Amino acid sequence: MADSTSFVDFQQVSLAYDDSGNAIEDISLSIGEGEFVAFVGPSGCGKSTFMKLCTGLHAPTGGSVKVDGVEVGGPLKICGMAFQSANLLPWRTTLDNVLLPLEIVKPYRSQFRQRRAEFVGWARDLLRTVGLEGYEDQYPWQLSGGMQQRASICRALIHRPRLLMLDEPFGALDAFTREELWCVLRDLWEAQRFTVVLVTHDLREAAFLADTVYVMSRRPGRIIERREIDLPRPRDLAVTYEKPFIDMVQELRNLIGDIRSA
Ligand SMILES: Nc1ncnc2c1ncn2[C@@H]1O[C@H](COP(=O)(O)OP(=O)(O)OP(=O)(O)O)[C@@H](O)[C@H]1O
Repeated sequence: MADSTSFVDFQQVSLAYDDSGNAIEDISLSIGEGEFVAFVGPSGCGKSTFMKLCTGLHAPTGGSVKVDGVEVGGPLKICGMAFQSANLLPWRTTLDNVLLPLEIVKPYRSQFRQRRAEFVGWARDLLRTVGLEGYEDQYPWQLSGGMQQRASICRALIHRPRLLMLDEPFGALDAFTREELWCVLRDLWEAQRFTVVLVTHDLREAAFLADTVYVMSRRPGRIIERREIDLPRPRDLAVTYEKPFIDMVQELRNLIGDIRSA
């Protein structure tokens, strides 16, 4: 379970990109260390904007964003990120793609040459955990979409971030691969208990993976519902065919339907 103290803390946060008004407005919430939260809402409601604020890629125009007790003032080093597109570098092998953050992020970058063998060990361990053992020397174009996304999750985790930001990471995958990767992510999170912020359009994904689901309104995005997912852990895919899960997803779907038609 999540730590009860606040790790990510938003107080009355707003962001206006330009003079067209607020993209998100008056967001106050608190995420505990080790908590898995998901954000859902209609397109354009500000889910990705929330992530940019959380990671320090954008500063709020109102309110305060703190991570680990400190006001966020620039890009955070304790973050790992993965997106809908795996964005692996085509000229690097899978292993070298996964190692990339260690070449860039402090404090690892200054130690990279010296500790390379150890870091390669970390990368191989992660790749094994997500089922990519044997593919370390393949190039991204030799991997399927699902395999590329597995590698991208390894790359997001290689520098042992405390906060993992996932922006629709499984959105481009077929349903079977997507569910397989839910389980990969679930197992990594169960083992390492980093804090996760997942943005998704898939309500089943949100309900299966998260401790807490936040539903956002249309622009300007506000939090209109906070839903705790009280299904016991560890969760197996079988849970997604049971009534409590189906009812919960239906409730979320109705909420978003109401927002869209409002
Ligand atoms: N760099 C930017 N400059 C100006 N406006 C922006 C910028 N990025 C996003 N917006 C606007 O802010 C609002 C929120 O966008 P955001 O990408 O956060 O929504 P989202 O919920 O992630 O959307 P989707 O579900 O479609 O991915 C949208 O109206 C969008 O047009």
